[in-house]
This record gives sequence, C-alpha cells and structure tokens, in this order.
Amino acid sequence: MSDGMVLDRVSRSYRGGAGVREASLVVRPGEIHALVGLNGAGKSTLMKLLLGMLRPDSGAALIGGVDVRRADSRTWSRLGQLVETPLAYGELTVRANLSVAAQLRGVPSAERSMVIDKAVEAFRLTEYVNRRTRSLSLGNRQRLGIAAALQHEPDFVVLDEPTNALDPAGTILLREAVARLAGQGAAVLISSHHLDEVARIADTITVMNAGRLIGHLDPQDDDLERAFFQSVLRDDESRSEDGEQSA
Ligand SMILES: Nc1ncnc2c1ncn2[C@@H]1O[C@H](COP(=O)(O)OP(=O)(O)OP(=O)(O)O)[C@@H](O)[C@H]1O
Repeated sequence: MSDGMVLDRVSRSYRGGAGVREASLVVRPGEIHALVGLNGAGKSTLMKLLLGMLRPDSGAALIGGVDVRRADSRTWSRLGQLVETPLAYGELTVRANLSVAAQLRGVPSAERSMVIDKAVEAFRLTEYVNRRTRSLSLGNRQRLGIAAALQHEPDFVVLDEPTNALDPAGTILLREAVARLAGQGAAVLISSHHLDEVARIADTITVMNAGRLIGHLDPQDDDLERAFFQSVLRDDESRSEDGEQSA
C-alpha cells in the first residue's frame, strides 16, 4: 500500500469547528478514486491535508510511502495536482506557463520541449500556445491548469473539481488523460460535483459529509444520485440523533 496515497486518521479543525475529522483513505496505484460531497463537506481541505498544504492537528498523510511533512523534491516531482485556482501566470504565454510547471516538477531541460508539445496537443491548446494566459477563457485556463498538472506523467494525481469551467470537450480530454495515467499505474484522487461524470471514470467513490468520510458508492449504481443523497441524509440523521442523545 505504501506506493499509493494514504491518509491515516487525519483531523484538522478550522476556527468555528468545520474541517476534517479522523479521515482515513487509501488511493492505490492504478486506481481512480473519486471524492464526492456537498459544498462545504471538506473535500478541498482533505486534499490540502494530503498534499501537505495544510498541517493536520493529528494523523498523517503519505505519498508513495513518504510522510508529506518530510517529503523532498523526489516525491513532489512524482505528483501532479490542481487544487484551488490553476497555476498560471497571467503575463506569461501558455507555453511559458507549461515550461515553468515542468521545471518545478523536475522535468529535465532536454525533455521539456517534447513534454510541453505533448501536453499542448493532448489538451488541444495549440492555437493558444503563444497567447498570454490572462487573455484565455476560463475554460482554457482550466485546461492549461490540468495540462500543467499532468504533463510530466505523475505517479500521484490530486485534482479538486477539475471539470469546473470545462466544456464537454475539455471534460472528455481530462477523462482520457486521467484514465491513461491510471492505466500506467498512477494513483488518482479526484473530487467532483458531477456524479454521472465520476461514475464514468472512477473505480472507487468515497462520500464525504460534514468533515467525515462516511462510505462508498458503487460506480455501477444506476441511480447514483439517489444513493448519494440517501447516504448523506442517513449520516445527517445519525449525527443529529447522537447530538440529541448527548444533549
Ligand atoms: N480557511 C478556512 N477557515 C475557516 N473555515 C474554513 C476554511 N476553509 C474552509 N473552511 C470551512 O471548512 C468546511 C469545508 O470546506 P472545504 O472547502 O474543504 O469543502 P469542500 O467540500 O471542498 O466544498 P466546495 O465543494 O464548496 O469547495 C466549510 O464549512 C468551509 O466553510
């Protein structure tokens, strides 16, 4: 299991009480693992904890068997992530942004040009390649962010709501890229609001509610939306009963 991404009983509270509670999760190599939940469930927080962008109050996050608090550039070069806004410098061209991202992930300079060409082609960014990023549409900026996250063929992929702002064509390109990387053995964690979209690519679907991981959904389920809302409702009810009992 050490080759994938692991959260081991991770908790983190924000002031005000929200956050992530006792979350344990394993994303195996070759697995596309989807995280679904209502707005505010804690998906972004969980991903930031996994990436070491937030420190847990307790528990640990491991990437490739390495605790993210001690991870060095070798581990980070094997990671591709898009959490929050796409990494893009508005004044730089699409190509220059991809070059910076490749450099940050340790792609050797001799290979950089080829890697970028492939990413531009894969995400159909050819006609924008010399345009300043700030002049791109939101959807193309998102394509660029995804291309920058995936171009170095990472072994670990973490994408927070990557289909936001993508058009259907962009969504298909993302799906293909993620499936290809997982086929090569990458461990992929992806959050989404679109249950039908998730069902199409995920091997495992984990539901998050009120800061906790509350169970899984079957990607083959014909009525995923119903199963999702049932599991959230059941969790809300059981927590309010617990609250009443302890009150
Ligand atoms: N920096 C912060 N300080 C205080 N509370 C925060 C902070 N960031 C997030 N929260 C709260 O923590 C909870 C979880 O937020 P988070 O963004 O992780 O959820 P999410 O599932 O990703 O939601 P969405 O789908 O809307 O992005 C929410 O109640 C949010 O308001």
